[in-house]
Amino acid sequence: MRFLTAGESHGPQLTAIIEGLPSQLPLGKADIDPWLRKRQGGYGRGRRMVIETDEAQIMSGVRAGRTTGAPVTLVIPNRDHRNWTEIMSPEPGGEPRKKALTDARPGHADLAGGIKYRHKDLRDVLERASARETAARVAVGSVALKLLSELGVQGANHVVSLGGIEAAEGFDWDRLDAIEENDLRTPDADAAARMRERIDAAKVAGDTLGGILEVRFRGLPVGLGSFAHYDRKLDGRIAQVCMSLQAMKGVEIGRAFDQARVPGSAVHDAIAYRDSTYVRDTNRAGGLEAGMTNGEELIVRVAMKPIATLMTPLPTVNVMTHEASDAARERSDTTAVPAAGVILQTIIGWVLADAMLEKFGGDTLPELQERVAAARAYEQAY
Ligand SMILES: Cc1cc2nc3c(=O)[nH]c(=O)nc-3n(C[C@H](O)[C@H](O)[C@H](O)COP(=O)(O)O)c2cc1C
Ligand SMILES: C=C(O[C@@H]1CC(C(=O)O)=C[C@@H](OP(=O)(O)O)[C@H]1O)C(=O)O
Repeated sequence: MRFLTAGESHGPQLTAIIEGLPSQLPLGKADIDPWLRKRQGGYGRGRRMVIETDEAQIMSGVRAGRTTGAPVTLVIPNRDHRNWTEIMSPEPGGEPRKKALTDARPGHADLAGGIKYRHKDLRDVLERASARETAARVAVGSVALKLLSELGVQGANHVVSLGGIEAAEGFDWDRLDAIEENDLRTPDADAAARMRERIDAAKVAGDTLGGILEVRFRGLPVGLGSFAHYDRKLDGRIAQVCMSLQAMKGVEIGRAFDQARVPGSAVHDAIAYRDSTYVRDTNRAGGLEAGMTNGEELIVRVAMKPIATLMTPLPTVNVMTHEASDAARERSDTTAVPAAGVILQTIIGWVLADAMLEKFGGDTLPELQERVAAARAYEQAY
């Protein structure tokens, strides 16, 4: 499978085309829109999320509630575009345009992107670098999650740390509701309250916050990905999509950074054979060994940097005058850590769905389901 997205933050719409989905996958807006809504949520987001009510229009590849095997096109309109029609117009003229950005913001694409593509109005960089693009990736990823659910795979995401406040350990698949009910996406209500206070304080100070997200998947068959070649290794492929998400600066499988500090005997998961099946009493590897799923739960943690646009701005340089100035202040989130978990789950879901199709193939969902069932039977008999 492959996909492309296009669209600017304040342009008319975001567009995604997915190619290679099997036919006969039940699919409708009800599988996509709840993920778009979740991505908009979370305490600490800015006013843009009040303007947008993201919804996907399915423009191709689905008929009567099922994929046909043709490319699936998804469109998400930008409601805010109506306030930006002249600023974003593709027609020439009107320069310098309103909202031109020339005070490069540290931590953004502005300066390197301006030099690379030879723009002096850094809005030409900002508009596509913006995490608005993630709405398209979430729409695509939600389709992947639907495919995974038809194959018996379930995912979850939660916030483990925000602004330096740690949530209590103890993820529980039976308590997913507690994550959804909470606008910090952590089941630890006490930590959520303290995170909220810290976000409020950061906002008052004109500052921003980052955090750490965890994404889990269970029900994955053994052997997705491969040890045989670098670009087939699933850990590498997962890390790539995580790192490609705006503001993500670190990825670990399991607790890699803690494990790097202790001996191997405290890290690797012993193998046993009980009740006619292979078992591990621990899952410190986070479900991946040598670039392949090993049948245990997949556990990925990702570090998100604090939002780069600061209302109390850092010093910068104006790219027109070369004079010292304050970084531009765009409308902005104080934190987007809870939203990032939603995005990470969907985009990791894409990698897993793609790996499923690669291993099992099939033009149709029923063929894929039969082959996954056969592989699970082989796992049991091995
Ligand atoms: C859901 C989400 C929302 C974001 N919102 C903002 C924002 O409002 N303001 C901002 O400066 N950065 C925001 N970012 C992060 C920037 O897009 C990102 O830091 C920037 O494009 C530079 O890329 P890099 O951090 O990956 O190097 C957001 C990121 C995500 C994932
Ligand atoms: C639009 C979204 O996030 C945006 C991501 C973003 C950035 O710099 O990445 C900056 C802000 O853009 P704006 O100035 O239009 O408010 C966020 O709101 C979104 O998540 O849908």
